[in-house]
Amino acid sequence: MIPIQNKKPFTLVLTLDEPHRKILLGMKKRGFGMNKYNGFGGKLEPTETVEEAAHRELWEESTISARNMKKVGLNLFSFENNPVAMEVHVYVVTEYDGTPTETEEMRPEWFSYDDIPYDDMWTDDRQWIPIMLKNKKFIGEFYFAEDQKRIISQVLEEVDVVPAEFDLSQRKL
Ligand SMILES: CNc1ncnc2c1ncn2[C@@H]1O[C@H](COP(=O)(O)OP(=O)(O)OP(=O)(O)O)[C@@H](O)[C@H]1O
Repeated sequence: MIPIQNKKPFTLVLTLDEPHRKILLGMKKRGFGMNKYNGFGGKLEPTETVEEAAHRELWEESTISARNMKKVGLNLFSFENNPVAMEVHVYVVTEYDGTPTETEEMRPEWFSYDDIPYDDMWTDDRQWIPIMLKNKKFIGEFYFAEDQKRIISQVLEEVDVVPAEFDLSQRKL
């Protein structure tokens, strides 16, 4: 069993233009995951819920305001030689107010579902984004090498209901 002592929650929001089969991603300009495309998200503030954090991060990083938000997945990311895992709560937004605009942290860009820039994204993304685009829900566990690129082992399952949080005692890796 991979040694994980604790986990820290994060949010990740994928905004979809379903009629045109397009997904909004952002090029991360600084910090963790810099120079990768990703959804919009981040850490929680001390008093907010996961969903509140998802709304706030989407707004702060892309300047759009979600009108709906659906929880679609939960990923547990762990890294070699790091006992604290990242618990990423994944949401889909299909209606919003405002126009995606570049911010200090992210440069937003729309991509066709058929042209997602997986080579410039986290290596786990190409596994679960296709499930999400089929309107399915999922739970994933990904164990990364220290280089933060190679996935040493993983489990990814489609589920009917996404749990509120990842129960570390139920890990499969
Ligand atoms: C390992 N494989 C991964 N695959 C896909 N997405 C991943 C990820 N690992 C982290 N993420 C996401 O990357 C963002 C980091 O957020 P991060 O910049 O650290 O947070 P926040 O904006 O609060 O930071 P500041 O301290 O304000 O810079 C956050 O959305 C988180 O869900």
